Amino acid sequence: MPSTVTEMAISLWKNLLQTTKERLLQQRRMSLYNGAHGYEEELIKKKLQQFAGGSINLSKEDNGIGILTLNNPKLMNAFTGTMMLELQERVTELENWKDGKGLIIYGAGNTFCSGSDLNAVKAISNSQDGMNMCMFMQNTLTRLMRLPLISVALVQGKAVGGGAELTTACDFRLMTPGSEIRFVHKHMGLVPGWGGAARLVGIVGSGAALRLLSGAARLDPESALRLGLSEETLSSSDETGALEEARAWLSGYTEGPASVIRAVKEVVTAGRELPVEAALRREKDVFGTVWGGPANLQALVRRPKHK
Ligand SMILES: CCC(=O)SCCNC(=O)CCNC(=O)[C@H](O)C(C)(C)COP(=O)(O)OP(=O)(O)OC[C@H]1O[C@@H](n2cnc3c(N)ncnc32)[C@H](O)[C@@H]1OP(=O)(O)O
Repeated sequence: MPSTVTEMAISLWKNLLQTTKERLLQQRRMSLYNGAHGYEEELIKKKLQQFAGGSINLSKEDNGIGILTLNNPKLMNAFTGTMMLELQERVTELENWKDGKGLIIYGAGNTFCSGSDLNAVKAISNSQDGMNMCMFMQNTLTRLMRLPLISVALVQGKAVGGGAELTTACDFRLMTPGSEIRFVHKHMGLVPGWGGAARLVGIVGSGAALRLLSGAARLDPESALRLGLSEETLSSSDETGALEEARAWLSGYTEGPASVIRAVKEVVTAGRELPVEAALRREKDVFGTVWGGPANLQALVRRPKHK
């Protein structure tokens, strides 16, 4: 039990901080869709379970960078039903990773992802299953985007359809020579449904997004760079070299204490998603988690000059 007024104030402050951190975590995990939207999660999970194959693997490195691998190279890393389910599980794992600072998503076998597995798509081509799958993937990719990790899609080979959409759920895209991003949905008689259109507009603006979706244009690294869809064209095309380059690129932004890097991502997510007043309030809450924290106090002692 705290005895002095100072101890009571500190204890109160710690409780408040803990409550704020828990509230921030809840806000990140909040799903877009629930039963009130006609979303039947258990039903779609059972359906997706029937279309097995491939995997989504996660390794967490000591430097705070997670590597998420889309692993179904026989089908150009197309998303089977079980891969959609595994993606949700890996996102939950990442939400609980307190030391994480960055994330690289890439595809096995030198290619990114060819969207949803067309065999599964054919089997769930009725409207109830389609809507449920769409809401399932939007929920998962929104949670992925809101992770307090700086995320990068490493695009080798092809990112097609849902694969192109997945790249937009990352903060940044890096492309290797000869790779391409292509929203082919129009040729499938579709529009993006995994949140790719809304996010694409946010990244490249509505005019460019309209051109990319209505033209189903093939975007090479140079065009993607010009549009601001890609940050950089890497020099390596092979998996090991490209991953090494992506790690080096990302470490330029993830160096430093996890609490601060995660807070940076939180305030940017707020600015990206919320109306300005709500974003300012969220920024205030996040600021409260770092102000007077260990990194802040150490910096005050060091008094670094930012020349
Ligand atoms: C969210 C909604 C969506 O995602 S709609 C978009 C769905 N995706 C597609 O329509 C992509 C269809 N695939 C393709 O256009 C080509 O396979 C792409 C990705 C361009 C790759 O071409 P290429 O490098 O020549 O390889 P390939 O065609 O020989 O493919 C190798 C094997 O993989 C298969 N594959 C590829 N993509 C998928 C997919 N999405 N679903 C199921 N299977 C797929 C190919 O059929 C091929 O298999 P196989 O060797 O013929 O048995």
